Amino acid sequence: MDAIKLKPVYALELNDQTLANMVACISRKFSSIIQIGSIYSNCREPTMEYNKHINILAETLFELLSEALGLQPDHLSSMGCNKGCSIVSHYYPPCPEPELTLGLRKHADASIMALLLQNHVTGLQVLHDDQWFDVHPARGGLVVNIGDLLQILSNDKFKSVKHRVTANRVGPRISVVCFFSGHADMLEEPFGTIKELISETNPPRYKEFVLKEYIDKVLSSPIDSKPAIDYYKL
Ligand SMILES: O=C(O)CCC(=O)C(=O)O
Ligand SMILES: [Fe+2]
Repeated sequence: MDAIKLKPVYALELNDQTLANMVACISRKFSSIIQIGSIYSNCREPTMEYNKHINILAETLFELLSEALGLQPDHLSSMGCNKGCSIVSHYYPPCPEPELTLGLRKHADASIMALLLQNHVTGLQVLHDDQWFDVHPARGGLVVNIGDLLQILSNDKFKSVKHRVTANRVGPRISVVCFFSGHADMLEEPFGTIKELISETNPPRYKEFVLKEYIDKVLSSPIDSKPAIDYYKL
């Protein structure tokens, strides 16, 4: 498998200043959803430009993920998985007593895939074998997170990863996450494991459901409640 070239994203020079511009408008909040139509003018252009490049990268990643599942390279994109990108930006201020709290609680992303950009402040951790590991920022690097919906599509071949963000004495920590939740046309359609992946020896591990129902569950569930994916496990 060829190495993925992140050059187009590098070309944007997403340095701390650009990142800071992107989130300047929400700096008084811990977390906010940027809606392209309503982004403040100081971060509208970098956000739109970033979104363009991230969509190109996502297409390549979905090709590689399709191939890894033994499918045609365009399988996931032709289903619409590379669509429905929403950008969420987080601003974690420095915290005087980080041992008493968290930046973001433990969770797995409910989406199909998330591409995460972080500034130079460490804080993101992933859970592996019951242990938390730091995901140290790499300049120009993005973190690719498999979401619960891709776990379902792949019948657990790909596993979503549990992660959290610690609070930090230094800061601010800034991250920009692009979540892919699929084309709007997928919302009313039955959703479940890709048929080609199901066989007698690999029966489905999830029941089919309507994606809109799942998303409503995700959006309306209180923090720390059962993750939406758990309702569909067989
Ligand atoms: O800020 C981060 O690095 C993680 C953000 C995150 O996990 C999320 O928005 O789902
Ligand atoms: Fe997340």
